Amino acid sequence: MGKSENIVWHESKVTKADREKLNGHKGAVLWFTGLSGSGKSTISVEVEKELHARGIHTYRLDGDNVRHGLNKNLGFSPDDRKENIRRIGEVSKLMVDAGLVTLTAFISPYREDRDNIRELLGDREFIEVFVKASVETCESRDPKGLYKKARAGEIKGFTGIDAPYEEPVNPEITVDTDKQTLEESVQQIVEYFIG
Ligand SMILES: Nc1ncnc2c1ncn2[C@@H]1O[C@H](COP(=O)(O)OS(=O)(=O)O)[C@@H](OP(=O)(O)O)[C@H]1O
Ligand SMILES: Nc1ncnc2c1ncn2[C@@H]1O[C@H](COP(=O)(O)OP(=O)(O)O)[C@@H](O)[C@H]1O
Repeated sequence: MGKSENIVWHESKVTKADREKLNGHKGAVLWFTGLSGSGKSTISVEVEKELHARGIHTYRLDGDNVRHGLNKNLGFSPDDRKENIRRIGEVSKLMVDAGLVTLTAFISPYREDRDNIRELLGDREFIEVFVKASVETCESRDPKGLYKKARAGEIKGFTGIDAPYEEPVNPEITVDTDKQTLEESVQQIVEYFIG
C-alpha cells in the first residue's frame, strides 16, 4: 500500500455535480452486509429492480461476481477479505462519482472495514443495510451447500461457523430476514431510500 509516488490529480471538465444534474438524482451506496445466505443478493437484486423502474441509474456489485474478476486473486483469509472490501469501497466511490446508486452485496464481516468505507464516502453517501439472519436460518437455507461443506470441514474459515461476523452497531437500515418476507424487506429499503 502507498507505493504510488509522483502522481497528480487531474480534474475533469464534467463534474460529479454535472452528472448528478443530468441523472436527476444523487449517487449513493447501499451497502448490504450479512452472513452468507442471509439474503443480500436476493434483496439487493429486487431493490435494484425497483429503483431502476423509478428512473434511478444503478449498478450492483456482488461478492460472488466480483471474485470472478477484479478480486479473483483474493481468498477468504482476514487479510484477503479486508483487501476485497477495501477495493469494493474504492470501486463504489468511483461509481458514486459517476452518479450511480450502487448496491453492494458482500459479507463484509469486519466492522472496521465497513467504517473505513463510510469515512471514504461520507455519511450522506453511505447507507449501511444490515441483512440480519441467524446462522441457524442461513444454514437451513444453505442455497449453495456451503454450510454443509463447512460443517464437514471441507471449507475452513467459513463466516458464522469458524470465522467471525461483526454485526453493524448503528446501520441506517436493518432488515430481519428471520422475520420479514422478501417483499417487506425490499419495500422497507426502497421507502428509506426514496423518502
Ligand atoms: N470461507 C468462506 N466464508 C464465507 N463465504 C465464502 C467462503 N468461501 C466461499 N464463500 C463464498 O463467497 C461469498 C462471500 O464473498 P464476499 O466477497 O462477500 O466475502 S467477504 O466480504 O470478503 O467476507 C459467499 O457468498 P454469499 O453466500 O453470497 O455471501 C460464499 O458463496
Ligand atoms: N425472507 C427472506 N428474505 C430474503 N431471502 C430469503 C428469505 N427467505 C428465504 N430466502 C432465501 O434465502 C436465500 C438467500 O440467499 P442469497 O440472497 O444468495 O444470500 P446472500 O447473498 O446473503 O448469501 C435465497 O435462496 C432466498 O430465496
